Amino acid sequence: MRKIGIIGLGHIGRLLAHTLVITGKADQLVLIDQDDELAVGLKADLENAQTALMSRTIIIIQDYAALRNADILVTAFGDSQLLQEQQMAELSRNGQTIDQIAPRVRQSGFSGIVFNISDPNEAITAYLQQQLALPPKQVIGIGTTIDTMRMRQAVAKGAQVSSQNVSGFVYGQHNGEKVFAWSTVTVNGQNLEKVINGHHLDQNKLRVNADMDNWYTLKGLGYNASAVVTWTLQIISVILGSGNLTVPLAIYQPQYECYVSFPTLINRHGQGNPILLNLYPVEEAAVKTATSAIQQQIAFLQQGGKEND
Ligand SMILES: NC(=O)c1ccc[n+]([C@@H]2O[C@H](COP(=O)([O-])OP(=O)(O)OC[C@H]3O[C@@H](n4cnc5c(N)ncnc54)[C@H](O)[C@@H]3O)[C@@H](O)[C@H]2O)c1
Repeated sequence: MRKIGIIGLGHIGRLLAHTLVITGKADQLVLIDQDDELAVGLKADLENAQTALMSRTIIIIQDYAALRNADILVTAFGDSQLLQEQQMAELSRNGQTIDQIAPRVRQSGFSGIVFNISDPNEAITAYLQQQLALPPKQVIGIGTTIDTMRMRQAVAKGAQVSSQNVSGFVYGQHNGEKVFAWSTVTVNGQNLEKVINGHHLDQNKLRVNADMDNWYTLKGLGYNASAVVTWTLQIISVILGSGNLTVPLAIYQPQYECYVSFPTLINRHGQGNPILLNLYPVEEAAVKTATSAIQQQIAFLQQGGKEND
């Protein structure tokens, strides 16, 4: 039986629940939100949707105890409107949510894999791991996955190829100290110093173009969800299956003794080995800077996560 929990049923949580139901990826879904009416409404809507499906997903709501034998718990709580005010505005809020929910998740006996989407992603993933007292390999965050895919897309558009031909990673911090590791980026195996498909690609322009997609999405929709949910679905499929995948997730990286976004293998046990690539010294230094910023956020959460008046 494949059982998945989701805490936080906003834009991300409910699109993910819908997608899991219509793809038949879960036998049971445990849906939890601070808003009871939202959870009741979503359950009814998802059950109605199943009248058009051959697959069946049992929907359980507002029941932390039901997480006991779940394979995966996706955390997508927060208040994404705060992002419009200030990039790190959710830190304090989401830290306090962890203080509320972690004892209930622990009490359920949940021992599966936590996949965190809530922001600021690396610090919130680290704080979740500490408060849930699960092994770091079982608590991972989406990290710079979407930033990486936007970067690959910007490179692909510049080189007029499809993004599947581009590899490479954004490291560091999803919101904040993003590290575009150009040393890792290749198009069909060629690095960006070469003329690719007749195009000389300017890294500064690529970076701006990669960030523009996020800007357009937030300006037009007020939130972003489709890319996050689609990649979350991919990652869930890997965890429930027998393959593996390399993605830049928020993971505990022993080299930095901290959570940071870093390319890693994932498999059914959660995080596999980090992928250690030879970064340029300037990129290494930027990852260290990102790590310091994340460490400061974690320290803030550990001290109660409240702003001084
Ligand atoms: N890392 C990424 O790539 C990425 C992308 C998009 C969004 N996000 C983050 O994901 C999170 C969710 O985004 P969203 O757009 O769905 O937000 P949203 O504001 O639409 O929804 C958040 C939901 O969390 C619920 N919630 C808040 N506190 C709770 C608590 N204590 N217990 C249970 N439920 C609680 C709210 O009631 C709400 O339904 C946010 O932190 C957002 O910034 C991350």
